[in-house]
Order: sequence, then C-alpha cells, then structure tokens
Amino acid sequence: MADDGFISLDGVEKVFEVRRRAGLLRRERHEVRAVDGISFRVARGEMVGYIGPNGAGKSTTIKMLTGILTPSGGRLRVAGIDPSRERTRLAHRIGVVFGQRTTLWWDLPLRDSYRLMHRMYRIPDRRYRENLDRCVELLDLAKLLEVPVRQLSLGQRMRGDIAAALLHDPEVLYLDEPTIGLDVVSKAKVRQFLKELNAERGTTVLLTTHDLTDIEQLCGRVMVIDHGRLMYDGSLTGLHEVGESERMLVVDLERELPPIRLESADGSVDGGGQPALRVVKVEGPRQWLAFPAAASAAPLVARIAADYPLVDLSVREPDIEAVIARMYESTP
Ligand SMILES: Nc1ncnc2c1ncn2[C@@H]1O[C@H](COP(=O)(O)OP(=O)(O)OP(=O)(O)O)[C@@H](O)[C@H]1O
Repeated sequence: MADDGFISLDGVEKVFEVRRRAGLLRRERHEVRAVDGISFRVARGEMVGYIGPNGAGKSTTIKMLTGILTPSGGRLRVAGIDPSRERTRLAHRIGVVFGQRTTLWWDLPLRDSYRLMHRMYRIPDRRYRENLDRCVELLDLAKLLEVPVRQLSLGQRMRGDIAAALLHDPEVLYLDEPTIGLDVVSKAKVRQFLKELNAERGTTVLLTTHDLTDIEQLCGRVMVIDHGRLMYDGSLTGLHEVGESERMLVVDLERELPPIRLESADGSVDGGGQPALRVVKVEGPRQWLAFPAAASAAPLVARIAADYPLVDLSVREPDIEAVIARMYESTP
C-alpha cells in the first residue's frame, strides 16, 4: 500500500443540504459545499496549522476527522481508521479541544470531570495518574482541581480542557482555536505546553486558529483553506511571501522625533541588505513601521537601537484574514 500518512484525505467533500425560505410558504432546497474536494497528508508527529477565514470549512474538516460528521465524498483515514465508521475505536486514539466549547462538566470540580473521563475511556489507573500529574504540573492546574468548571476563567478552563483531551494519551490532537480570548500569559503557557507535548511524546497536532503567532511558534507547516478548498500548503514564511504580507514594528522612542529612516553604510536609505521599512504612523514618541513579514526583525531592531533613543519595542503579526486577502490579490 502507498504511504498513507498518519492523517490522509483524498478528495474529501462535505455538502450540507439546507432549506431556505423562498416566498411566504415555499421553501427551497439549497446546497452548501462546506468542504469541496480536499486532499492532504499529515505525517505522524507533525504540527500543522489549518487556517482560513470564517466559514472556510475548518470546523467541518475537524468534525469529519473525529467522525462526528460523515463525508459526502472522498476518502479519509486517521491512523488507518475510517473515522465515521469506527468513531468509538478512533476516540481512544485522538483528543479534541474546541476553544469555544468545553468538554468538561460545568457544575463539577475539574478533578471530578477527569475521574469521569478515566472511567469513560477505561484508562488504566497508573497511566491515568501519570498523565494527570504531568498535565497538572505543566499546565499549572494544582490549585484549580477542586474548583467547579463554571468558576474558572477562560484561560484556566482552556488549560483544563487540554488536560482532559490528553488523559488517555491520544496519538493525535485536534485543537480548534485553543488560544481564543486568552491573555498573553495564558497563551504563552498553552503554546509552551503544546511544544513540549509534541517534542516529548511525538503527538501529531492539527491546529485551527485566527492567531498567526500560534502558527509561527508551533507549526512548521500551514494549510490555508477557503470556500472548502485547499489554497496553500507550505511554510508560514512561504505564505507571507505569497501574500506579500507585512509585520509591524511598534517603536517607543524617548521623545517625539521625525519618522525613522535607516541609512546604510553606503548612504542609501533602508538599504544594505536590510528589509525595506515603511513608517505608517507617528503618534508622539511612538512610531509604527511596516516591513515584509517573511524578513527577520532582528537587523532592523539592531539598527534602530543603534541610531535612535529606543525605550520599548514590540512586533505585531498581520492577521490571518489580511494575509489571505493579499494572497488572492497577488494571484493572477
Ligand atoms: N450543520 C450545518 N448545516 C448547514 N451548513 C453548515 C453546517 N455546518 C457548517 N455549515 C456551513 O459550512 C460552511 C463551513 O463552515 P465551518 O464551520 O466548517 O467553517 P469554519 O472555517 O470552521 O469557520 P469559523 O472560522 O467561522 O469557525 C459555512 O458556510 C457554514 O455555514
């Protein structure tokens, strides 16, 4: 048999039939092609970003990968299993986290939700204890175990949900917007945990997100889907190049100064092999400078720090919608 990949999709489709009102009493049937012939392979141990605008078909794909939805066409396998035919068997090998919903019991303390999962998945006692201890330590859950889920903050609940998805040692983890609504500290904790999980256990991760920083920090590969079709499959740097997108340096200077200009040794502005820099806004001592997203910020930061009285600086990623919109603009 040809190498099937750990996750493999061949021409997968999902068509929903919806009824639309067409007049006072009449209703018309109407098809929504949520996933329209998608093919890809994901190898064991890969961390892949699955991104696209609202309504692109991301959640529908993930639901097919878990077996919740049956494809209307094509072939789909996860660890050799056809998800919709053997959903229960597959459930023991996958973990799922939906950022907008919880799989935990709302009125129960975290610990009791985990106990229920221990029984539901028939996890051997020792393995359960080891996995729980590890998640509690790495996700900083010790003080939260006796707290009812409804009293947890969004970030705490998300960490609780990630632990719940991992108690049975899944080989693959689907994460649908795992950092949505989280503050910077919680986002960093979740990302660090996922990195360690992937490095130590070789867990395969498929991640949907609207936050490009998630992708940048976690995924060597990104797939872009729109209108149910795969538009791009490659590195994030490559995506920035295709989309000609820009990142933004937000620079705080000691005082208000004219727009920053970096002159290279030969006297040319923004030259000397450095990425082009464009001042887009000046507000008092703060300046916003755009530069190509695929370029490294390090040489620019070094030059600004050498030539200007720098107080603080941050780098902002373009949002996914903007990158995809530019990708269309640049496609002939
Ligand atoms: N059960 C359903 N019945 C009818 N149409 C549906 C159903 N589920 C999804 N759709 C439609 O399928 C398309 C893809 O939806 P999907 O939820 O997969 O998108 P998404 O990429 O996850 O979007 P978002 O980023 O907003 O979560 C949308 O047009 C949506 O309205």
